[in-house]
Amino acid sequence: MTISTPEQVDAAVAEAPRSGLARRFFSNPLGLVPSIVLAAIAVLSVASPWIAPHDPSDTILDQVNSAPNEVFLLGGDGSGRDVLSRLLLASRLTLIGAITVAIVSVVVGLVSGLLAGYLGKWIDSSLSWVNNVLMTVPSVIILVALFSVIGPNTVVTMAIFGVLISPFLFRLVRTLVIAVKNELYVDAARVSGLSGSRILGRHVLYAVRAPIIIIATGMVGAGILIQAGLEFLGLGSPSEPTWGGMLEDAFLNIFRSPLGILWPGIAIGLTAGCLSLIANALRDALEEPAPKARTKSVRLKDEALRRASAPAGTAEAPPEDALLVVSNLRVGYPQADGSARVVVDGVNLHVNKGEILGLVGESGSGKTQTAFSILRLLPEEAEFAGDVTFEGVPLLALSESEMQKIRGKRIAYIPQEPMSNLDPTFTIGHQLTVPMMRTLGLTKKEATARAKQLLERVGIADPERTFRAYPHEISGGMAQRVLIAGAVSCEPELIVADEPTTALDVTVQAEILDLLRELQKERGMAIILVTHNFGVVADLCDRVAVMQAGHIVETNTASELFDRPQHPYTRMLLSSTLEDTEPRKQRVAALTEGR
Ligand SMILES: Nc1ncnc2c1ncn2[C@@H]1O[C@H](COP(=O)(O)OP(=O)(O)OP(=O)(O)O)[C@@H](O)[C@H]1O
Repeated sequence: MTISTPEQVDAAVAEAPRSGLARRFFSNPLGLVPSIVLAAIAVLSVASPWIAPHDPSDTILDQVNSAPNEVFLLGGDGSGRDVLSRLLLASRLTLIGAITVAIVSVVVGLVSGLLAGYLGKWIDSSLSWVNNVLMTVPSVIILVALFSVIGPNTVVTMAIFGVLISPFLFRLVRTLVIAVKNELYVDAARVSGLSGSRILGRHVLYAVRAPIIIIATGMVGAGILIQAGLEFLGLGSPSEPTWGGMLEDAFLNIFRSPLGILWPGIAIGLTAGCLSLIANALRDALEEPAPKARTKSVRLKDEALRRASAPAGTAEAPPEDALLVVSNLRVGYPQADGSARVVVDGVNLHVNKGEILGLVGESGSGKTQTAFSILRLLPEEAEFAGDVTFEGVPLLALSESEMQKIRGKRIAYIPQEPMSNLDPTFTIGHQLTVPMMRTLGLTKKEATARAKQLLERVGIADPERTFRAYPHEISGGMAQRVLIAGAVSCEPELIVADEPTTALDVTVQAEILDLLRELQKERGMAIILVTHNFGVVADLCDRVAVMQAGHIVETNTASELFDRPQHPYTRMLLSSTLEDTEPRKQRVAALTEGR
């Protein structure tokens, strides 16, 4: 079957199995094997009253410190009781203690951390103070001291231990929540009228769940070890068998029955070790990037993307000396539910040397994905097919290191959000000079001089001060000028500018567009200008490609496109742009009249 449309791609991959957290976790042997072992221990502990071969309290005098034999399969302890039966029964108390530690520490640490991080102010100060005090308390000594008050009560002892170790979770949750609560999507939830508890539960808790699960699993392991340690010190229940108590008994008889210490040791080590491995596997599964089903990706790449659909719209044949030729480009994303989504579907375009090509279309039409394919900056999970040829070099076939030699030097990029594309920890000067030193082999002195010249050229009033400034010390318009200076610094032949003026106010937008036009003329560079704004196209572009739903529906010279738009979608976009913005309308009218 030839797969050529997004629907067929969906159908082709629909049978692929789900790729979720559980699948990632259990596909890791270090998650699967300890889970099976732990599940077996849990089943044995629940079933222990029925499967234990002997009463754990029955003593047989000739089995005192006996080696494994047909009556007592793992031998007898110092009082002549069956080690196997006691081991099985003891697992119940151990698991009850472990579950108690997990519940108490998670509830106390999680709730207090969420409240302190999210509500802040005096709640944060008071909860932080309490947790700081708890962290200074030596938990084992407290538990030993409390033994005289509460006696050998595993549940109460482990609940107190849960409270004593909850500050580890509190600190983690508080820090994570403080980071997450300032995210824009949390603000959006707030302004949409969601209650604080709903935002905490749905947005904040969800975002911080991974480290919480991992730490909680580790705490259960710590609980088992502490419980065994206390029992080993004689602070366990004398009426019930415990692993720590068995360890103590075996230790007292180590010279008479050296093997005795092995069984409770294995039980404690195995359970704590399994929990530790599960925590690691959980971390790996939770931190793995967006779900990616391997079989599905191969299918998508080989069958669907390679057999791209016939391009829609008017694709003109590229001239032989075109700088960049994009042929039949397709980009798709495997979805978690097994389907696949093709977001760029058979795109054909070319850019001539020294030409400005506008790539226009409404939001989500695939402009950025097309631009990122040219730069090979698509996310890891993206699948792509087709050809992108830059001066005869097939970019999609290059290795990442080969691409690095082209990116920045021969094809530069100007992003949409200038501020978030500058690293706040380095000065502007550092961020401009380092790429020039690397790419052009300049010395620091040469790169510094060149950076200052470029800052002056892009219209920055005080290049010396800006060179030394950090990104937060300059305005958005200046930051975009800095990024333009960086983009042209290595004399690229092509610049991909992704909505370079969207984040700026109207007057700055016009200045930046003027600057781009001047630099392009001065240096003879080609530009792919990604925009949804026909006014910007009218201001700058020689030719325009119009994108709709992943397809190029029309490509034409700017004047032809404004005079005689062919495709209904272009006409619709054009009319809405001209109606929307009067100044742009005048500019476009002036431009088209002049042609
Ligand atoms: N990492 C991703 N995984 C899945 N889908 C994605 C991913 N990145 C982008 N898309 C989808 O690809 C489609 C095209 O996105 P693209 O960013 O290219 O649109 P655009 O035309 O540049 O829009 P805008 O003008 O809003 O930036 C969108 O529907 C988007 O949801």
